[in-house]
Amino acid sequence: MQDWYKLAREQTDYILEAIKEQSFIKELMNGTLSTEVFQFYINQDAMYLAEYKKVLAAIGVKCEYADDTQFFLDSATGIINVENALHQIFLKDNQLVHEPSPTCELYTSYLTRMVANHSLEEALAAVLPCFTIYKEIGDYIQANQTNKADNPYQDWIDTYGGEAFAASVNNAIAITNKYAANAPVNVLKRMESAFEKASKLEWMFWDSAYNKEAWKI
Ligand SMILES: Cc1ncc(CO)c(N)n1
Repeated sequence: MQDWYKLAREQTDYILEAIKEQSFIKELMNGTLSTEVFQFYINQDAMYLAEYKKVLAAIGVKCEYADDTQFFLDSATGIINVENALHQIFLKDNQLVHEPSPTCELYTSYLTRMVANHSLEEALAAVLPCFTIYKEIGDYIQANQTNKADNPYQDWIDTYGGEAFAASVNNAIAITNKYAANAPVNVLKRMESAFEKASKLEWMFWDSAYNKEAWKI
């Protein structure tokens, strides 16, 4: 499989299209998303990223090539900087909650399970949508918005639509493709499922933020 990502991207196009239709994304783009919803999102995302960076570090440790290990460890530490910057802009300490929502818990637990109990190939496929979907949505918003000068969420948009993130996303795709190139068919199938599952979880994460998802009990 030479360009595994191309296939995975095509198979999950319906999810990306659905994300573009989400109220969260539409209102983020036109700047009307309520501060309360965005704060809920950033707060949950802080808890998500705290686990996600550990997942990236664990993947880095499992990689065979030094450059790939370096990339994932750099990405893990890079997240700490992004977190601090975005949270300083958007999150006030006194508004922090410390309990992950059901969807946040589901997503971080899923990724942690993939890296702990499954093959490196599957774990790579499971984390890839975190890179590619944010990149696509960042680019999509930048290309379609008409309010760059006065969108209150522009810093967030530019974090994921920017050049630095693009380089990182391309690297993550290239590494995943490299492992896929040597993987047998059964592993490729598992990778496709993991990529699709994680893509759905990205949709769910924005949906859960928009609805300020709570535990049922
Ligand atoms: C839920 C989620 N997925 C991906 C990213 C991008 O790193 C993020 N900040 N949050």
